[in-house]
Amino acid sequence: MRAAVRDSLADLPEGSLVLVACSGGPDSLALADTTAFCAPRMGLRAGLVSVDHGLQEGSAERAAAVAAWARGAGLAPAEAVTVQVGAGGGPEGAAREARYAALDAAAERHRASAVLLGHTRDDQAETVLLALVRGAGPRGIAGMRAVRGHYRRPLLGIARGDTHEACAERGLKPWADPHNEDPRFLRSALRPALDSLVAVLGEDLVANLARTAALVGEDTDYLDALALAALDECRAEGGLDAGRLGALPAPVRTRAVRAWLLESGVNGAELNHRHVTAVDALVADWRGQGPAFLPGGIEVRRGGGRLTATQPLR
Ligand SMILES: Nc1ncnc2c1ncn2[C@@H]1O[C@H](COP(=O)(O)OP(=O)(O)OP(=O)(O)O)[C@@H](O)[C@H]1O
Repeated sequence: MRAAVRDSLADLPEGSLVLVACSGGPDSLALADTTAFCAPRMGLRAGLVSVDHGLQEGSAERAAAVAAWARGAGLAPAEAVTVQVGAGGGPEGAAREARYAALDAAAERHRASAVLLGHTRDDQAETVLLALVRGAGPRGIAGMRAVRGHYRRPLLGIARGDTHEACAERGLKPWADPHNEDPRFLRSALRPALDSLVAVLGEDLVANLARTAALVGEDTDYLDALALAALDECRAEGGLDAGRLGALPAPVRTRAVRAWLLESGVNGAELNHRHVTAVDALVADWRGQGPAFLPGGIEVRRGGGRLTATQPLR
């Protein structure tokens, strides 16, 4: 695990601060402990943030206890942050949104160069299976990225069993999140199914699913880069040249459309396959149809050989 953490932080300039996002669960606790060991030996500073979502009994005390442990382990800053979880997007989604907003704010407040998350190889395998179950495209099957913006996932190649073992070896007492066992959450319901598959297909399954994610991730990153370059070639007065866009191969075209929609102000969390397909139909299946309706009241229409995005005044 130390090697994985060291590799993940190797490119950071000396003196940089990394913040571990720690729930107190076994994965992020093992990550925090390992980072507390590795960072100073690499000339880096390491801190910790534990987010209290205020949704479970005792969550404030737990976040405070994690921060107190971290101070004892030499992590600084080490703080518990309480967030207000909104109502939108389901309880899990709303908690995630509030958590990332708090982590972003903490990173900015402390001028941290990276925020470390404790996702493991098993989390990645579950993410890939969940993507397959919902019929996702390559971006979904690529799973979680080792690096995304200032977020890093040093344990993405590490088995969950290893983090539990590391905690036991170091005498750390991780918190067991009851949500992880709650079958109302799809991911939790999937865990026993993945265990059954491993029993039938062998231990390699988890590593293989994680490898699929990495391979698909490389391909999809490449296609995304091609699409961005193609998008620039398609720009026309106030919009996109529909003819040029239509001449692109579908995997590049739909990615270019998606990138353009994000650029045009559509919220990425709300943008789904159906929206992209509706806009793509204006290019690839043009029959004089009316506008495509996007989240946030944004409309995309085709006219005069161009695609334009409008946001009606409200
Ligand atoms: N309340 C929280 N405060 C700070 N970071 C969090 C919190 N909850 C989750 N995280 C971060 O997000 C990662 C993924 O969280 P999630 O709950 O999906 O995973 P998990 O497998 O239960 O991880 P863990 O064993 O660390 O709780 C965690 O490893 C941690 O880095």
